[in-house]
Amino acid sequence: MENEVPHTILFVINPIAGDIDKEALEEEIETICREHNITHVFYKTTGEEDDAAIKKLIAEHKPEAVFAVGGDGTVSQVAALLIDTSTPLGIIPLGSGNGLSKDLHIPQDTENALELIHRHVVRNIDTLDINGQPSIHLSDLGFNALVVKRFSEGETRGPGSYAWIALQEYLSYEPKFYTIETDTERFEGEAFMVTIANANAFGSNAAINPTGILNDGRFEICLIERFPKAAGLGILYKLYTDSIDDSVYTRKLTCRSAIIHNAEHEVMHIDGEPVKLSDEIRVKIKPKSLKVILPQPEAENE
Ligand SMILES: Nc1ncnc2c1ncn2[C@@H]1O[C@H](COP(=O)(O)OP(=O)(O)OP(=O)(O)O)[C@@H](O)[C@H]1O
Repeated sequence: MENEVPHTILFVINPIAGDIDKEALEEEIETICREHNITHVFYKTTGEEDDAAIKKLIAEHKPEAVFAVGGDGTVSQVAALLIDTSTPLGIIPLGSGNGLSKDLHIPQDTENALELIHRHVVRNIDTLDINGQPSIHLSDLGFNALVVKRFSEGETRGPGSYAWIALQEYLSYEPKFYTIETDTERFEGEAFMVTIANANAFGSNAAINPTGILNDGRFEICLIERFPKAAGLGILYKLYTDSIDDSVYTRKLTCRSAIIHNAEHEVMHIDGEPVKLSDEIRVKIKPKSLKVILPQPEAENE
């Protein structure tokens, strides 16, 4: 069934995300809101102290939905402010990766995504608490986290430079030692990459957790264990064909809580943002703690 159209929507727009004309986009949003009697509030991120400004606007205008208009960074930032509230998160994807929006089956085409403003359903998804920080999508320790860190320190953006950094790091990367205790099992050993997965695929479309479900009250710790360098291409192929679980070098721990002992102080990112945490990483699921705006299922679309 279709959800009611919100009366007031806050749009958090990242002016530097994506390569489309933001003025034209704002006009389109205004037109849609006018047609559907929606009061709209725009906030343009600055990259500095945006959280406080967004919180203030939410308190002031009490929007019935907040749309993140930007890439993964903007989406995570807005999502973190809406966890454990009754206000749903909408996404108009503009970035280069847009991982969470793809896992939520949100149209990647702006015109179609804008339709969500007035035609959508609201659903609850799980989020994760990682040492007190929220994670909605995918967080890693190990190889990918190192690439994310180098990428975020670099000047250039886009999938090409990410792939180039990945290739350079791959040649010299050595797996690290981890001890992982979940509410159901224990792992001790070396891993090339440890992904704490609430969702399925990175923005690059590499599906590290193809069978993960965003509202099942569980998360997965996906391990790629030590493998011969020559097996790298095969693993990459499996990541891009939804078949990584078939690899002999992977292992998956499904759980509700976990403690990861990061004895070698390996780098980490949460939803694409490099972070420094203590060497004891405590993860727990927060079932159905975030409301999200999604396209109506096919059968419900006239
Ligand atoms: N006005 C601004 N000027 C400079 N940086 C900004 C501004 N607003 C937000 N940012 C920065 O933009 C980053 C988030 O970008 P976002 O993820 O939305 O887009 P993207 O990088 O193009 O997308 P993706 O992550 O999908 O590649 C954050 O680091 C944030 O601090």
